[in-house]
Amino acid sequence: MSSPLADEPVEPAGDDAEPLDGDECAEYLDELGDAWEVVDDHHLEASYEFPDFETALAFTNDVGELAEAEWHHPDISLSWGEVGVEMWSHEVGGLTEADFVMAARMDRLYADASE
Ligand SMILES: C[C@H](O)[C@H](O)[C@H]1CNC2=NC(N)=NC(=O)C2=N1
Repeated sequence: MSSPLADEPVEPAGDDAEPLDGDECAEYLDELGDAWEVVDDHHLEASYEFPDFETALAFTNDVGELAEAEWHHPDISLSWGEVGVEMWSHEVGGLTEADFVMAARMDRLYADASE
């Protein structure tokens, strides 16, 4: 079951937005799957596992399409059987709600790919 957070819009933070603090990050993190962790209260990191390279590549492409559609982009690493993701709001210099919504959308993509 993916998080209702995935149904939220991915909204760019305002020009004067401040990054989320540790407590706010912890609250949002509770709504994400086990793949995710908050690092240094600055960015999200996840590792998704796959049976082979082909399925990992397909997920990578799905995440890329999501990022382009929402204009909010992760760093993605692709290996045999694994996709690593790092996510933060570059223009804010830390985490915003948009990052957690994107992470929840990736959890939903992963759940769909694992069916
Ligand atoms: C230049 C471009 O509009 C910016 O880089 C956009 C696009 N993608 C982005 N992705 C992320 N993760 N953070 C941003 O601040 C961001 N801003």
